[in-house]
Amino acid sequence: MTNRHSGFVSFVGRPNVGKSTLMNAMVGQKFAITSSKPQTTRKAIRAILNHPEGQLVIVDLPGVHRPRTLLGQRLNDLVTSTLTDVDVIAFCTPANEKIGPGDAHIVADLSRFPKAKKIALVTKVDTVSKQRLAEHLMEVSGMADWAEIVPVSALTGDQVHLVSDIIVKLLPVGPELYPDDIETEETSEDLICEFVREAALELVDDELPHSLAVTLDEIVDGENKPNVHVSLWVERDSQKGIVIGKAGSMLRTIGAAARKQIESHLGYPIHLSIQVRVAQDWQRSAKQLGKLGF
Ligand SMILES: Nc1nc2c(ncn2[C@@H]2O[C@H](COP(=O)(O)OP(=O)(O)OP(=O)(O)O)[C@@H](O)[C@H]2O)c(=O)[nH]1
Repeated sequence: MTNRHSGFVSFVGRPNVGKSTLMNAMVGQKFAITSSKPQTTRKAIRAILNHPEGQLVIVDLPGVHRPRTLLGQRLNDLVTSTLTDVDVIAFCTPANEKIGPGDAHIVADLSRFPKAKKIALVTKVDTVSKQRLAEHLMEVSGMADWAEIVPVSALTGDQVHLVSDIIVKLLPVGPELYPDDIETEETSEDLICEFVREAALELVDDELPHSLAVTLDEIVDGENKPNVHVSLWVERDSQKGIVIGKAGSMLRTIGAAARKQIESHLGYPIHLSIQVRVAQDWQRSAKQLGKLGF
């Protein structure tokens, strides 16, 4: 019998490079919300991929950026503590963006995590010509001594399996870390909140995304379907009106989109009620961050 491998892998890179989309594509299910707005991911999400040659535990992390708030600082600390423990770090850069100082900084920082093997993934290859991709690959290969460099598109699925095949071989030899019928450590409660946040993120304008947080209040039995009550938090009174919209129109659209995702995850219909509430300047307040689960 061949040796089986198991261990932890994390994707790192600037915000919005496609880390969460790639994780979802690798496991074939949606455990991490994604959006066109940077800094969507706010916690380490674990998804488990059972591969013919072993088991990959994928830890999805927030994008690395210069922290401007206490929340930003906490997210960066979470990235550091997670990377200290993982077996493989996959550095991601999108093919359609120039490699910049932000990328160089992240790569230089990887030397702080000597335990992990490092690979580079060039994401979103569907967006560029072969010529441009070749140039990008050359540039990435000059940045560090990578164990592998793989171009991939999470959108078209191109090379997604190859990414898993390569990572599993780099993991230590050992037995499965999780029973093979578990797919994520995310609870349904976590996912409900994240689906509401994702729906809201897609609709609000530039400034607001960072101000949004969602908590689950309760799930109560209804006549024919459960009532799910969540709070959608903003930072200021003025933001409340934006999220609710004219005569509640925005909130209704958010609710409808979120309910669809939640029902598809749970496999049964629900009633969703969203209460918009203010937690004054929560990104900068230790007390408020605690209340919102950070
Ligand atoms: N064309 C194309 N777009 C992609 C691909 N992968 C991701 N995207 C898009 O890029 C955007 C960012 O994707 P995410 O997966 O949220 O990026 P992330 O790196 O996890 O972002 P943060 O959570 O902010 O760190 C989304 O709009 C995705 O739809 C891809 O392979 N091709």
